[in-house]
Amino acid sequence: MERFTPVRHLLSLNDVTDEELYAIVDRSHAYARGMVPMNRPLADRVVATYFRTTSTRTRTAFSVAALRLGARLVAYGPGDLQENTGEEAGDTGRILGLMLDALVARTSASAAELRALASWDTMSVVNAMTEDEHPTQAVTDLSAMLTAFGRLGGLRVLYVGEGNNTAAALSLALPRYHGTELHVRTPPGYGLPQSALHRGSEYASSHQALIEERHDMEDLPDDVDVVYTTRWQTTGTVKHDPDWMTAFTPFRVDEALMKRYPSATFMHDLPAHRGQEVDADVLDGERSIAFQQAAHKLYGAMGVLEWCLAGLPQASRTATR
Ligand SMILES: NC(=O)OP(=O)(O)O
Repeated sequence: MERFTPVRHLLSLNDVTDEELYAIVDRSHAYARGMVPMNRPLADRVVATYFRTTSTRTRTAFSVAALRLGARLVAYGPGDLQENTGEEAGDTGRILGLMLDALVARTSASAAELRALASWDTMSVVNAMTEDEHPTQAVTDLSAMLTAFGRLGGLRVLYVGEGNNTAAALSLALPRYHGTELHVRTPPGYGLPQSALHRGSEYASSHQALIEERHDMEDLPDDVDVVYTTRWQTTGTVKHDPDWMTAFTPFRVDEALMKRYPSATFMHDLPAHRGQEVDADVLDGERSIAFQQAAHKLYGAMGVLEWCLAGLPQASRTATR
C-alpha cells in the first residue's frame, strides 16, 4: 500500500506546529465557504472510525468527511475489536495499520491508548477526544470563529465552565494567533490541566497573546468578542464530589452575563443542557452560533483528514493571523 511519509497524526495540538495548525484551520474555513474544488483527494484511501463512547457530532463529521473526500469508510463500535478481549492497543494499531490509512478514535479517557495505536506510524491516528484534550473541537471552533469574524488575530474569548478537554484544546490553539485573549473562568477544583495552561501561556507569550484563568466570576474582562461554554458533564468523565453542581452554579452563561457584553457572540461545543450550563434564551438566541459552529465539525474533520492523508497548502496569512 502506498504511504505518505512521515505519517501525520493528530493526537494533541501540542504535536503540530503553528504553520500546520494555521493550514488545517484555513482549509476547514475554505471548506465551510465552499472554496475547495471537490476533487476527492482521498480517493482509494480507507478511513476507520472507532468510538467506544457516545458521540453525535464528531463521529458523524469524520464519517461524512471521509466519504466527501472520496475515502472508503469502516466503522468500529464499542464492542467490535479484540481490545475488548485483552489484545494490546499496540498490537491492534500494528494490525490496523496494515490495512487502514487512518483511524479516528474516541477510545478511552487516556491519550496513552491512542499513542499506542499510533506507535507503528503506518496509519494516521486522530484523537476524537480524550479526557485531557479534544483537538478536533478546537479546529472546529477556530474555523467557526474565522467564519463569524473574518479573522482570528486579536479575538477576545471568555470561556466559562469546566476546564475540560474542549477548554484545554482551545488553550493550546487560540493563543497561537497574534494578539488573541483567552479569559478562562473555571470552578475551583475543575480548572484547566496545568500542562494546557502552561503550554498555552508559552504560545501566548510568543504571539503577543494572553491566556489567564481564575476560579471565580470576579474581575471579568471589560469586553469580549465571544462567550463560550461547554456541558458540565464531559463525555466519558466522572465527578467524584457528589456536590459538584454547587461549585459549577456560578459558572453559567445566562442573559445577565451576555448583557455585560452586548456585542459578543455565544458559542457552545454541544451537546447542551438548557437550564444547566446555559440558559435556553442564550443558546437559542440571536447571538448564539452554537449550531452553525456544529456544522464546522464537518469542515474541521475534512481539514484534519486531508492534512493527515494528503497534506495541505500553506494557510493564507491574512485569513489566519
Ligand atoms: N462536541 C462534541 O464532541 O460532540 P460529540 O460528543 O457529539 O461528538
